[in-house]
Amino acid sequence: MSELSSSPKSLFDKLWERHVVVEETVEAPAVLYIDLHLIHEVTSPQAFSVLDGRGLKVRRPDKTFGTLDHSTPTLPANAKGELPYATPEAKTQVDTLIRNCEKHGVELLNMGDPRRGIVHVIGPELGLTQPGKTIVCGDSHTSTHGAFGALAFGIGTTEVGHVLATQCVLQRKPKSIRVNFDGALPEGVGAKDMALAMIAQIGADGGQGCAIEFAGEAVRDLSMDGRMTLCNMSIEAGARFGMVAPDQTTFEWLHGRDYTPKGLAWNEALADWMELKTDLGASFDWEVHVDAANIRPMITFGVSPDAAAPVDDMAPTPQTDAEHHAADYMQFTAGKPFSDVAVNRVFIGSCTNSRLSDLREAALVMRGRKVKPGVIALVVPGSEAVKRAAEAEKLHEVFLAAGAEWREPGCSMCIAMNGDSGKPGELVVSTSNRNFIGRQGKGVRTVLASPATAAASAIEGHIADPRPYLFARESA
Ligand SMILES: CC(C)[C@H](C(=O)O)[C@@H](O)C(=O)O
Ligand code: SF4
Repeated sequence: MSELSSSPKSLFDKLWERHVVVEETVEAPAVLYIDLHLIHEVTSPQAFSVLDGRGLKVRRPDKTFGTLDHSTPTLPANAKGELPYATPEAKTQVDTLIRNCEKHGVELLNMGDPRRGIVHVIGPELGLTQPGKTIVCGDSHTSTHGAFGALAFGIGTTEVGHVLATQCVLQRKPKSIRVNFDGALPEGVGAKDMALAMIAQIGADGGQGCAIEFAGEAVRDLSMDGRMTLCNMSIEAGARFGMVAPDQTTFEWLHGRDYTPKGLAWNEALADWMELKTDLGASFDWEVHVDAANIRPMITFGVSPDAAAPVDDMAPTPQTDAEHHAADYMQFTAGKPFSDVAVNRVFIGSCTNSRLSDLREAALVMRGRKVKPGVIALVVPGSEAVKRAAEAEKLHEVFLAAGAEWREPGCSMCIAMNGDSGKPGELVVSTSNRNFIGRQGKGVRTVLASPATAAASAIEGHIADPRPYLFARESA
């Protein structure tokens, strides 16, 4: 194999080379073959219309997979079995994807399907996401799947059409960055804190359209859930791809899932996947080092994910016009501890932090405690499977006893397209990935945090450090 004989290559180089159908030239991008195309109701309707308008078929329905997540209600159906859609448009989006998938023979996780969930949760969960695959979706956080050593990236609606029609996409090879998390994470600090610390360090455009490989002791020590959280948030550093080389943690996690190879084919796949790592001496356009051993639980205080700081710090003094504007919007007073900031709502969910381990983390903090009166806390599992697993462990009882709401799976308040939103002026501590103005509702002030920090903030009614809760539980 050329991989063995030629110069050292990065994981990214290997993934890229395996999928190039036509090489990139000065005039034209490379043509990349796509192994898995995930679709959801928001970015697919227009692409299907173009396809239909030209009388084209979906080229590989067997490599295309749909789910419903963004516009779906998180409250259950009424007595007549009707789902409480927020708007007629939301229902139309859902109905359109159902129709398009039926027409083109694409498998869809419809409402009521026990496997349905957020696109970036169900792909891995079903084992559709695998090391070495090229995975695209008309969704920016497709980088999440890179946690498995896949080449996964978000594409636009036009490209969704291209992939439906040709199973290929045009791409220029981006520059590469290796982000090394040095040292082991301190107790009470997790993947979300790593992501926010990295983004604070390199900036919301520090990744500049690049492919990031995450490496180092703290990354190797992460669970698959943690790696997904990290790769998910590569996008918030401006990158398009985030990835972690697959290892034993990856293989064990994938083994036996619905769509992973079985028997002899599994062994063959494993042998191949083990090749998917960066060779010693491979070069990157940039190398970044993050001091993992000194990361503290993180929150954001501005309207861009790089405006992040340790939760036990105080609001910084704005310097630039943009920072002044952000500070005015967020109503954070410079020099005041973040723990002075009152919280109205808490959202635990999204493709960043809605997996079982995230819910366990939040439940660890909430168990036997009450959400501060007046605070609304929403816990939204990432998928039906996560919901079932959490209920099997009675985590929902912990949330309900604390006074939080336990909802049906979906994107929910991450983007508020389904009607789950905050009210103007409210401060929401959210485990999602974007704190953009108005994303969680008009005038809503979003503070990004880990599930533990969000849960602690729900209990205390102000931004709170989760460590006392976590340490108390661990030593109990
Ligand atoms: C709706 C969709 C296109 C969008 C995205 O691409 O990321 C959404 O998922 C988001 O998180 O903002
Ligand atoms: S959970 Fe949020 S970030 Fe993830 S796909 Fe849905 S809207 Fe996008």
